[in-house]
Amino acid sequence: MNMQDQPAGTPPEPQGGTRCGYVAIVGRPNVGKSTLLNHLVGEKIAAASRKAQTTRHRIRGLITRGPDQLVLVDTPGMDPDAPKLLGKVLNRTAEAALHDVDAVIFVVEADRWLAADEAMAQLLEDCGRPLVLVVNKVDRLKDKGRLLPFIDRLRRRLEFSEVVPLSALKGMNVEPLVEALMARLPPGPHLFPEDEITDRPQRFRVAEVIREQLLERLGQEVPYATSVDVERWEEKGDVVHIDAVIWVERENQKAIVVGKGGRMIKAVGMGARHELEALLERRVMLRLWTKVRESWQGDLEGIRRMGIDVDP
Ligand SMILES: Nc1nc2c(ncn2[C@@H]2O[C@H](COP(=O)(O)OP(=O)(O)OP(=O)(O)O)[C@@H](O)[C@H]2O)c(=O)[nH]1
Repeated sequence: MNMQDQPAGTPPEPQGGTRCGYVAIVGRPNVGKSTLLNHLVGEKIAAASRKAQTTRHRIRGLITRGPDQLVLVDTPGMDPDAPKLLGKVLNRTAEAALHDVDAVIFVVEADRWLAADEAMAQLLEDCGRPLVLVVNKVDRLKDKGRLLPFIDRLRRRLEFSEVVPLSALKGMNVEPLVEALMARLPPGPHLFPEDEITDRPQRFRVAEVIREQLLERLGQEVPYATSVDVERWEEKGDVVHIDAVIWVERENQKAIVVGKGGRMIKAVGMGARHELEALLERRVMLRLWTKVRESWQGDLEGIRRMGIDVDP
């Protein structure tokens, strides 16, 4: 059938009985969105760390099972008080991610409801999408009796099509979430080949591994002003040679990243290489540099140059 034969307003026919849909993962910083995405997809594709605001990209993870394909969209943490332009861009990206999806996973922490969760709830009130509530970190809950009253409270606040308490970190009760999401997929052709887990190039995943190492080792010392670019990727025999630049905003941050006698950057490099060899299933030669690019967080062009999605 060509376009002219198709009556206006007719939804597309399901193709070969397959189903496919987009699901956004939203929630305030640090609730465990990246950890959940990684667990769902089974490989590390988004930086997960103890620090807030580590996610800057709209990352898609894929789960394909037989006729069903779920396209997961990770969103940056919502931070209403983000002082700089980068924070605003992150919030806008999160809002934009709510449109054009078939369902939204709202991640909260068990028995912990902060002002930022409430801000997120307000945003979700009018999103008009089926909402699946994920109550994460149940492993941390000492008094399990508090879980049901907490869920009841949230049910009074928003309408959920499904509520799934789980632990993304321990992988507890994640399967019922996948099943609930799969059951809601609309008919349609698959958007990605079934053996793919993300549409982001491997270089991006490598940069995320390096950035995660940095965030883990540096604690609060270098705030989210760090960014990583993979500048060289060369495969020689069974070894991958990777050169990457760690961008910071100021000279004093560079000194912190390099560390005394280069100790910090060496430790970051070793930790990252270890993870990358597991990820790429090959030997990795990794060289890291630190460079200063001043105040890039304050300028939209700079943010785009760093490869971060900026919606027009
Ligand atoms: N105990 C426990 N910790 C968890 C669980 N899920 C995530 N965490 C931890 O919570 C912290 C934040 O996790 P992330 O996955 O980076 O959180 P996020 O929501 O993606 O954070 P942003 O990128 O800042 O929005 C990390 O230290 C995780 O290890 C869980 O189920 N149980």
